[in-house]
Amino acid sequence: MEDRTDMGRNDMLERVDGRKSLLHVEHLEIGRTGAGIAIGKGKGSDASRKSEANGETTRNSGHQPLLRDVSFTIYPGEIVALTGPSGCGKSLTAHAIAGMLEPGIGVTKGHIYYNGEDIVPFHERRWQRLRREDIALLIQQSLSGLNPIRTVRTQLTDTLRLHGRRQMPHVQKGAGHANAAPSLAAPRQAALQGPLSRIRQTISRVAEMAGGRAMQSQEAYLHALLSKVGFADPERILSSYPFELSGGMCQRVLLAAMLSSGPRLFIADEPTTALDVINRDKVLALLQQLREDFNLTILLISHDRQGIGRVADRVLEMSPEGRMHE
Ligand SMILES: Nc1ncnc2c1ncn2[C@@H]1O[C@H](COP(=O)(O)OP(=O)(O)OP(=O)(O)O)[C@@H](O)[C@H]1O
Repeated sequence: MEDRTDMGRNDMLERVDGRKSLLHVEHLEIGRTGAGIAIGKGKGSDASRKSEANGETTRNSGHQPLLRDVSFTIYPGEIVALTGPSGCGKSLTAHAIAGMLEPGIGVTKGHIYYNGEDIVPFHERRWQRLRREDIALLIQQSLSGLNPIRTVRTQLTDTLRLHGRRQMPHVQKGAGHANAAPSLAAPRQAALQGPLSRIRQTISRVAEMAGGRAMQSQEAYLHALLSKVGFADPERILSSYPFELSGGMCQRVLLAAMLSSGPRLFIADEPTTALDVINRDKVLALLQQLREDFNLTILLISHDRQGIGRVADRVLEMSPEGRMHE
């Protein structure tokens, strides 16, 4: 593996061959910050997080860091596997990249550059935007995120609405305007009644058709998405409830949900843990395919060395003390 430990920051962000990194983690340390600890500024505030990130102050509340000095770089289009013994800090690293560390746990030192920008000091709203548009994190507990009493169609449609990025236009709203004619004086209103109502009817019809088209294109998008994650009969899956599907199928529905927002960086934390060997192989092969289809960069966290050896371009190994250099 290439040793970049003594390269400067600029070298790390931009390789000699000119390829810019998508993600560059630099001397990351994560620790218990303690609930409510504030260093002269509000807890979690932009300023206090920035000062931590710059190494000016740390909010480590006297405990040993949970991981320290983790540095690695990922370039666009790569599948990079992150592995290491249980408890070394793989999941914490993934959560830190997605801005989803639990309260009381925080980045106490180091930087996370996404697309050249240090995202550690981001405030919650920017993190939300990043998660909506750029970084998707599939975690071990995600499967429980599928609602057992709602169909896959309803849940995927909700996800599309939430992410907004590929949301179909709200033409129904526009239809409302057709009925919101400005109020006119009574005689003129009577005189215009005929033409106005004809215009209203026409606009309503157009809006209805457009609404239908939006629905159709949303349906087409959901079908295409489910085909991409390997379902031969997307309609059956869309009409199913999660309890009618196998674990492997639910996993692929989740993948579809996460991909629907069009992320650039997809982090999958142990995506195959709960699966049997056949489904495990399917999911790994699928990740490779999705990289091509969706132009994804993938950080794959896994204990399954055999599996990651087959799909990853590079394997990063964390030490038991939570340290790592490439
Ligand atoms: N919310 C938390 N509060 C306190 N300690 C935590 C928290 N989350 C994780 N840790 C600790 O941080 C360390 C790293 O945990 P992490 O889950 O990142 O390990 P991991 O490498 O992903 O392990 P595994 O492979 O078993 O999932 C562990 O010692 C864990 O106990």
